[in-house]
Amino acid sequence: MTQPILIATKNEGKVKEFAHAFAKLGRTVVSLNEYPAFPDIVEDGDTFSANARIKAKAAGDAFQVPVLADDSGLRVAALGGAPGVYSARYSGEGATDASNNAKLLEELKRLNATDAAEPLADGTRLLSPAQFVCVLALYDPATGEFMESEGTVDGFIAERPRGEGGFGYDPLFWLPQLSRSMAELSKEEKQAISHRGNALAKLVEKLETNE
Ligand SMILES: O=P(O)(O)OP(=O)(O)OP(=O)(O)OC[C@H]1O[C@@H](n2cnc3c(O)ncnc32)[C@H](O)[C@@H]1O
Ligand SMILES: [Mg+2]
Repeated sequence: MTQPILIATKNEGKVKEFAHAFAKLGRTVVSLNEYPAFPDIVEDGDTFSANARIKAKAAGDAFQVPVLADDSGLRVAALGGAPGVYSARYSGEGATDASNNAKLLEELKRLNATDAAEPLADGTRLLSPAQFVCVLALYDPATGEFMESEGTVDGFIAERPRGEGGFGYDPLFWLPQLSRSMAELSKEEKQAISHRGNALAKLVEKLETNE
């Protein structure tokens, strides 16, 4: 039987998305949540790429198996690209998805940010263009080599949350092309358009062409 793919994450939202994506390729995944004794990885890189590599290498060197890691975040135009690589700890120590979303709306309201785009049908205003970014790093401890890919998706930050799906900033991320928030998409729909889905498709293609 093929081994599960080890993903160097503690984020259950990511784990569910990877489990869904890899199931279609006939593979299962396992995350660091199955290894509670494994120490927290310090993500002190300046870029998504650096942090993805730090996570993949920490777990790969410890477990001596190839490891996939995901570093991702939200770039908001009206905030000069923040929170970017700091997306997970935007609202400080002990940040949660809820506190990060609250902080994002607070900051945009403090700046009186508003976008020229048409409000939604229910009157909800769009506050700023934004982009989700995901960098995937696959590390093989046997060779010390990394394979990397990046995916993005463009949208807007809406002034109030919508939808129950996804995780993180998804309820505030409006997709004008679908007229829905990221949290209103099924796993399948999110994978088809998301930063993570795009990055994964690129990585799989690279692996297949053995680049
Ligand atoms: O480092 P790991 O253990 O993988 O888990 P994490 O949640 O800390 O993940 P990151 O360091 O990559 O930080 C990503 C941040 O961006 C948010 N984020 C990433 N992908 C997202 C997505 O698909 N939808 C909504 N928010 C997302 C997420 O909620 C975090 O706040
Ligand atoms: Mg993290």
